[in-house]
Amino acid sequence: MSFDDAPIDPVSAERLVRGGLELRLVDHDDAAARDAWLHADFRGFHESAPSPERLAEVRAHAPRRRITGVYDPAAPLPAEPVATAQSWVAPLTVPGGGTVPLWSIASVTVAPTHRRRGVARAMLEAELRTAAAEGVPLAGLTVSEATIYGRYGFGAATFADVTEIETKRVRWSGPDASGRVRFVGPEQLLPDALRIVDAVRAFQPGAVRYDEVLLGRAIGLYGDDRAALRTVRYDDADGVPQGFACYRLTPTEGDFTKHTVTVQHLLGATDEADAALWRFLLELDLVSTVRAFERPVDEPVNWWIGDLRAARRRRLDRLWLRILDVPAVLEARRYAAATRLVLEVDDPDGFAAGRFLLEAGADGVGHVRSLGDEEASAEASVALPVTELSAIYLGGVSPVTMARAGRITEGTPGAALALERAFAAERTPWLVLEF
Ligand SMILES: CC(=O)SCCNC(=O)CCNC(=O)[C@H](O)C(C)(C)COP(=O)(O)OP(=O)(O)OC[C@H]1O[C@@H](n2cnc3c(N)ncnc32)[C@H](O)[C@@H]1OP(=O)(O)O
Repeated sequence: MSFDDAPIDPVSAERLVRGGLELRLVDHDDAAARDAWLHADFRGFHESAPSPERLAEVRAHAPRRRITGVYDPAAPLPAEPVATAQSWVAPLTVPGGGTVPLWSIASVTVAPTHRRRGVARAMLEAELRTAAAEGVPLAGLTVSEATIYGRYGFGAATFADVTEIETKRVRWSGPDASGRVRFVGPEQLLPDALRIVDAVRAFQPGAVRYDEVLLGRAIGLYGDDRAALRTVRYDDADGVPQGFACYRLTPTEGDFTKHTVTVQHLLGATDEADAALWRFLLELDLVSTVRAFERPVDEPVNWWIGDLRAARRRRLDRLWLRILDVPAVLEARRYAAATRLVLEVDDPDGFAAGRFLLEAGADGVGHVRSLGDEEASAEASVALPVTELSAIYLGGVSPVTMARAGRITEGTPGAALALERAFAAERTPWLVLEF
């Protein structure tokens, strides 16, 4: 189903009109309107103005999205929006391997000339109301600053590490892979990379479907990275591609033996593929540091390098989620322990507010029933804002820690621990590829 043309939210449109501004959909096929929108988007993130060639390249390789802009008819450049956003719906893998449609939001910018007068709030609220009106139960985004989105009910649900390894200290102690690592061109890699990403997505909670255009950009098929990126593929003993890595090398001035490898992506459908690719990168000659971005927080590499302190990791929040429909998202995932719990959810914007009885059996299947205001329940209960429920939803944030932090209130002693046991995921959630 396509949501690209879902109508503009009338509440936000009306609020912006009162400030002399217009909220509009941008037609994907209107090149001039999209170029003007891209100019605003680039400026919003402090990037240089895109050249005509860059605009043509981005237009040619951009997935179809629901693009919105806020326009100021009184501005000297009225065709260029003063605020931008884009959204699309993609499946998010949840614990147990099922998926939930995710209203994914990106490119939220407001021009410095129009900031702090409620334009971003109007756009974000419009996105959430539109998603809910279209029946999409969950919204998600990655953030530029961790202070912006909590006020709209988003909570950080997945994390990733920037990992830096001193290669001169590494003594490989991981598995000896039975397959081969090979150099491949990005054109050759793309179909295999798509299969590998999909294979990982099937078992990895927190993964969001990544379309072909974005994956092509990620592996250097087009975009600025093309010349600098090296791409390798891991083929298992039967010759089946099971993983890939994309990296670039930077020399250290004055010492040719100390290049830094920056790993853009390293993704294996099997642990053996991950191990083989890590080993390949860590054993490159003339290299002293391997720095890898967006790594899963529970990957085994620390136990493959023979010296735990050769690796330094810095953790960052990645996917922020915002639940819009509590029963729909809770019933889509599986539970690690049988449970009967009442969740009292506070949501100032109304979408997710209510009291919900969650019952999960030993088979992991959950059933959710909304309780009436007066309906008594003898079950253990927790009270929590929608931000916290969204944060713990994938099992990557501890309800016990949230209770200790005062963000979740136990109605019954031990209820946070029961929630933690039920919400545990088979793997720590990981977004896999950032959007
Ligand atoms: C999913 C994504 O795309 S993430 C990318 C976000 N975009 C950027 O970082 C680009 C640079 N920044 C911007 O373009 C703008 O400053 C934005 C989009 C972050 C905010 O736009 P504005 O129109 O100024 O925000 P608006 O006036 O609607 O403020 C809404 C609320 O957010 C708060 N807020 C706005 N910007 C920030 C910020 N950078 N940090 C913390 N709080 C903020 C405001 O104080 C206000 O709070 P309140 O409603 O609780 O009083």
